[in-house]
Amino acid sequence: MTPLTLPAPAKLNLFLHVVGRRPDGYHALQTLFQFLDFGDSLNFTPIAEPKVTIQCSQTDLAGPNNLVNRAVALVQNEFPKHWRGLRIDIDKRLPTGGGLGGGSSDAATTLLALRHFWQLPLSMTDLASLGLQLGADVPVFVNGQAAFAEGIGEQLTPCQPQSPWYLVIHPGVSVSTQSIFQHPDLPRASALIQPQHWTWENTRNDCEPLVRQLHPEVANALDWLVEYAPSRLTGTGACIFGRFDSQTAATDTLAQLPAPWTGFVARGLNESPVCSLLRQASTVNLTKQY
Ligand SMILES: C[C@](O)(CO)[C@H](O)COP(=O)(O)OP(=O)(O)OC[C@H]1O[C@@H](n2ccc(N)nc2=O)[C@H](O)[C@@H]1O
Ligand SMILES: Nc1ncnc2c1ncn2[C@@H]1O[C@H](COP(=O)(O)OP(=O)(O)OP(=O)(O)O)[C@@H](O)[C@H]1O
Repeated sequence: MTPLTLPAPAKLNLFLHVVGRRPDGYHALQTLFQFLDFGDSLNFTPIAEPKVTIQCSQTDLAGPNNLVNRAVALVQNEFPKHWRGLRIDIDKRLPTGGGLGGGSSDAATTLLALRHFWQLPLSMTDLASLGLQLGADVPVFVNGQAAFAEGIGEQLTPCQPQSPWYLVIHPGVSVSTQSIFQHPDLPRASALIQPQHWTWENTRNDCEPLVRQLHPEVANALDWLVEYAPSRLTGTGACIFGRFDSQTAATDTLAQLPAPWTGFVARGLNESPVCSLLRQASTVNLTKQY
């Protein structure tokens, strides 16, 4: 098989409601996932030696704890006779602890690529379940469709939200998802909503008040961005996003971004580019094989 370079797109949580807490400590959520046409990039090259080597452009993420390494180990363990020599190069662009799901997306792109290269006898549903072992955000990236999510984020109902332009700002701090979900002040009792009834106005990110309080830089960035566009925290932060009607409006606002914040402009996508690229590349039709 020929080498493949595949994207690992970012996600936004267009809203995030915490509706309960399970006995195992995980939180029951209602959230709306949409992808961005911006993210990390992974190159997969088949090699003759029977080993998998993984390089990461961000050296502090290299090693066995990288979710890409963990995805490979999981598959090697589940399918000891299927795996073959492979080199994986990860080009990180997404900030760590940014709420953009970078690590989860890298893991999902890896699972999809391993299924392709090693011809794993796994349906997409099985692959998403395998991904859930790596993190609550992995299944939506494996599934590859914008979705209303429930459970801990793995019960997915595909949907087609509008695809505006977004300005995503990184306020320069990293937020640990675990620290937010473990915090006593996180509200955990939002009322359930019907997916079809969601609007920007009747939803919010329940983590936002707490993240504002713990990370004043996030609060400052939100107060700045809301002057230009409807704005919100994604995931547990630290990134925030504003919705714009045009690329120009988003880019013009980015040009005024105060230092030291950084940002990028991206379009909302309702289909992950990984899935369409793999469909093109593959002799295996990923959606119809099973
Ligand atoms: C905040 C979101 O990004 C929203 O999409 C996700 O819920 C987080 O997904 P993730 O980073 O893949 O999360 P995991 O790696 O599974 O878990 C990270 C930490 O968040 C907590 N966690 C995660 C998801 C969830 N529904 N409830 C939780 O309480 C877990 O207990 C864990 O301590
Ligand atoms: N390939 C990877 N890219 C980024 N982080 C990774 C990766 N592998 C493991 N991690 C670890 O995962 C943690 C958070 O990763 P990530 O950047 O995906 O968080 P996030 O963007 O806040 O995601 P989420 O929205 O899912 O909470 C960090 O502690 C990081 O060390």
